[in-house]
Amino acid sequence: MAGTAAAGGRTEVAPGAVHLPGWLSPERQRELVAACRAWARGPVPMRHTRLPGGGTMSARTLCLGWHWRPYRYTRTADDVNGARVAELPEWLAGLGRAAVAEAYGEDGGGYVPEAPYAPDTALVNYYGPDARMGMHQDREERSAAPVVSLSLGDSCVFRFGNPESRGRPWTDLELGSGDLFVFGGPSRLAYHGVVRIRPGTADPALGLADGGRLNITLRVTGLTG
Ligand SMILES: O=C(O)CCC(=O)C(=O)O
Ligand SMILES: [Fe+2]
Repeated sequence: MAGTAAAGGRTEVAPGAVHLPGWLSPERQRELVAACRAWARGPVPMRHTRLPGGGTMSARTLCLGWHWRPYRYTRTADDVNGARVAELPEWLAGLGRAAVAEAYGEDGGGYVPEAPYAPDTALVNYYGPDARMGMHQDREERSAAPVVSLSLGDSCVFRFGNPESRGRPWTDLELGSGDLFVFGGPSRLAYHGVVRIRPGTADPALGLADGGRLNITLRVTGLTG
């Protein structure tokens, strides 16, 4: 996929969990920020997701392909405005395929059960300076295919743990703008979260007028309909 640049090496944080710093070129990052801005206009706006306990998430989220809310996927955003979410564009699915190939090798390293990797949903999270995300598993998907995470804007401290519990062992790492993080295989159900944002670390040229951090995760839901 054109526009990607392996700038900063590759670290395997846990088995099947790979961090590639600076994977997205600055131009590709700007394109993704512009795309997020367009998606945020609708048909379903970006919103603070309501949690079953009555609270709301501090990050704001929008979905493509399938709408996620705690704790299931639907085609329509029934907890927002009832509209059907926008399609996941093929170019974004293609970027996900390139990401998996880069992280694991062309054959998916045994971590992609249904090759080629074909994500059918994207969750876009926007974090203001005080937003964070508690330790959780991504487990509403019925596929064991990896999750692809792309970060834009402000850096954050990302905590990547283990599949057994929210507790230690975990690794804290910095996810900066353009970084790719892929987790699959034995790490597919590892707990993870965003501990803190580092406000003001984004390059202003990225086009995030009010700063903040964007994260796009691509997933295979394993759902039909
Ligand atoms: O913002 C991130 O880096 C992680 C987002 C995440 O874990 C999620 O959307 O499930
Ligand atoms: Fe997650």
